[in-house]
Amino acid sequence: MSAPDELGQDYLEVRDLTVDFEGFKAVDGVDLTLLQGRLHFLIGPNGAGKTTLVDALTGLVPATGLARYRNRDLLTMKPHQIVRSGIGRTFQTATVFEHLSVLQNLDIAGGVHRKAWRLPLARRGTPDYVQHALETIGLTDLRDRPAGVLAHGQKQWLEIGMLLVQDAKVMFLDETVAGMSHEERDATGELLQRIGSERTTVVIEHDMDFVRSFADVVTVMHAGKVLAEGSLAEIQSDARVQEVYLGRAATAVADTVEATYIEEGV
Ligand SMILES: Nc1ncnc2c1ncn2[C@@H]1O[C@H](COP(=O)(O)OP(=O)(O)OP(=O)(O)O)[C@@H](O)[C@H]1O
Repeated sequence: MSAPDELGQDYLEVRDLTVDFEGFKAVDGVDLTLLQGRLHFLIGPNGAGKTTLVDALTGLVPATGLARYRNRDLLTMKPHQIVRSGIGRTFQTATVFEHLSVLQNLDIAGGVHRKAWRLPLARRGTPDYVQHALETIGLTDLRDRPAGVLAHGQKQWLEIGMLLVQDAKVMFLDETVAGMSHEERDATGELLQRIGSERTTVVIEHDMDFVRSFADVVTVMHAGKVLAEGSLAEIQSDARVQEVYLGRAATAVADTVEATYIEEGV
């Protein structure tokens, strides 16, 4: 297989990534190659290390190993440098400014790439890239409403819009569809497919219906390590994955395994 850059694709290469919390390895020697244009899903039981992995790649916790993006190692960079290099993320809890309008939230997020003296210029009108983001996330009609009145799903879409105006080329989304209705969840998946062709998208997710509908590649983490990677069908048939999830009656991935197998295993 050709190297990712020979294909003209953007990618993030993670090698031997380790996060050590005073002797406890929350992330333990993780290798990942994340390619532009694919929806990567990161799944695994609670405590598997998914969020810590993303924390490490966005500069929020120190890590060892390598995270190469456009010939720079993210692990050597500060969080604001990582954002400016095109890496963006959302958090499990929406982090929009509730008292500011949708438009103001986007304007502030877009300020990441503007010099301080140019910030006031944005108030003279809606910049094209903000308008475009509003349309993409479907919130044009709500642009002047305070973000606090948005429905749960709409807040998550606003957060995705904030990544768009930051021009994030790599997007990490942490449990974006948690608490969404079926309609919101499907709309979110379709949004990610639309914007994902030009980006590298990694979604941490427990909602297996969502994974089943939209994942191109699934990585299963367990105890800080990558347990398996592949299509959902490949993951489902992996004996180690079944072993980790079976017996955890309430966990999400159990329902990805054939029903008969679940009945026998639990
Ligand atoms: N700052 C920290 N110091 C010590 N241990 C931590 C710290 N942050 C996370 N951990 C531990 O690291 C492990 C991985 O946690 P993490 O939140 O990354 O898991 P996760 O896979 O994202 O789980 P969930 O699906 O519940 O969000 C857990 O055992 C957690 O308690």
